[in-house]
Amino acid sequence: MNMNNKRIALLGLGTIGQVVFDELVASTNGAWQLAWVVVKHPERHQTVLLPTGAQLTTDWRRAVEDPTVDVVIELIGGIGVAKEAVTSALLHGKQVITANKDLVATAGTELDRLAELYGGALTYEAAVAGGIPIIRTINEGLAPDRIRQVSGILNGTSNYILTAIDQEGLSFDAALKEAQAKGFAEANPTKDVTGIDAAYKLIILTKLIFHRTLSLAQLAPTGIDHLSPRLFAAAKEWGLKIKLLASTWESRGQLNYQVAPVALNPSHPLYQVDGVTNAIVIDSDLVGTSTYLGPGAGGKATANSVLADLASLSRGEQLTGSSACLRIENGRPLTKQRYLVVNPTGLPTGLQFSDRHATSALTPALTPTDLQRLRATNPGLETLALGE
Ligand SMILES: NC(=O)C1=CN([C@@H]2O[C@H](COP(=O)(O)OP(=O)(O)OC[C@H]3O[C@@H](n4cnc5c(N)ncnc54)[C@H](OP(=O)(O)O)[C@@H]3O)[C@@H](O)[C@H]2O)C=CC1
Ligand SMILES: N[C@@H](CC=O)C(=O)O
Repeated sequence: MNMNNKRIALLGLGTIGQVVFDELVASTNGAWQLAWVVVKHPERHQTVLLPTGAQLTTDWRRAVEDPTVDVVIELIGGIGVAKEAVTSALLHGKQVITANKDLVATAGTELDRLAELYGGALTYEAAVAGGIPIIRTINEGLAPDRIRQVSGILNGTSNYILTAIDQEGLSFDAALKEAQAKGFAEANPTKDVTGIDAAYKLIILTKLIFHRTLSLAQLAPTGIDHLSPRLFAAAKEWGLKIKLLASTWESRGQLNYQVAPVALNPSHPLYQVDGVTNAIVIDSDLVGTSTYLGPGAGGKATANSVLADLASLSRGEQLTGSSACLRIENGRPLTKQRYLVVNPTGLPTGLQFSDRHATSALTPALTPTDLQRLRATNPGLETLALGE
């Protein structure tokens, strides 16, 4: 394989692929050469100016199986075609760069194995938190450390929607449309608003840090799509901000995990993280608490992560490996927690509230059983855990 002038097949010319294409074409360092661009609808790309020697096709096999291609950059998304193309590339010993969290979260282990077996590579900095170099940080910067907890805002679309509702009074649908127009949302935005996208990213981080592969079913994420305008209004009234948090943490040898919306107090470290910004807080033995913040979606920021992987491959760096491994048994989260509760018909009954407004209140710390009991006595009660 030629390490100095890599030939690239670029799969996808959408939000991310277009920026990667532009940067590759503008690049003058001579370290790579664009050989193929693969799209689904060539009629949408009639004005694209291909560099000398590059070809446009709808047939990913021609590009991926071209023996002169060294690197496949997969920016199609989803599992179907993307998985077939990445698998084929790895079986041909190619180096693969992807931004596809769905694929890495659900098939990362088998794809890593193929990379190892056939002498290729699989890198995916762009798959978690868009422009934040969090995978490098975990694999390299924190490699000697022992990470106990990772927690963050991992979906830019959800955070954009939550901020637009809170600060601009937009409806959920109008805010989602804006996020789609800006290129933040997935082709199927259901994954963004139901917590699946954040869960995929948490699965990737959990595997890197704790060497455990969680499934989507285990995580059972809760998204932001079911939150009512009444709940948003109550959160605002209490000075709280609703954020979709994804967390994995180790406690007494057990691994806990959760993807769910939480109402944050102003004192919470992620309270100020608004819009498409993502943030990840890591607690580790040597560094203590460190926070990583930046754009979690969008063409330019995410393309930078893709190109950073390409630069690393060109330098011949080995990008796999992860930080110190904990031996962990499965565990379930949650002991006692406070909640914001909103009742359509006045204050909920069955509890004494010292913090209360007309139809909403902040509970004292409740066990899951206490919460269940409160819900049973107050049909229609909406609850959201407090992040303090
Ligand atoms: N958007 C974002 O902010 C972020 C996205 N990602 C991930 O990056 C990846 C790409 O996302 P994004 O750029 O937004 O996606 P887009 O939907 O904007 O682009 C997808 C591209 O793939 C092409 N494509 C789709 N199906 C096929 C097919 N069967 N054969 C060939 N080409 C195909 C499309 O072709 P055509 O143009 O002809 O329709 C299009 O160019 C996804 O995995 C996404 O999750 C990661 C981080 C941030
Ligand atoms: N749809 C995703 C894109 C980046 O991963 C998001 O909104 O975070």
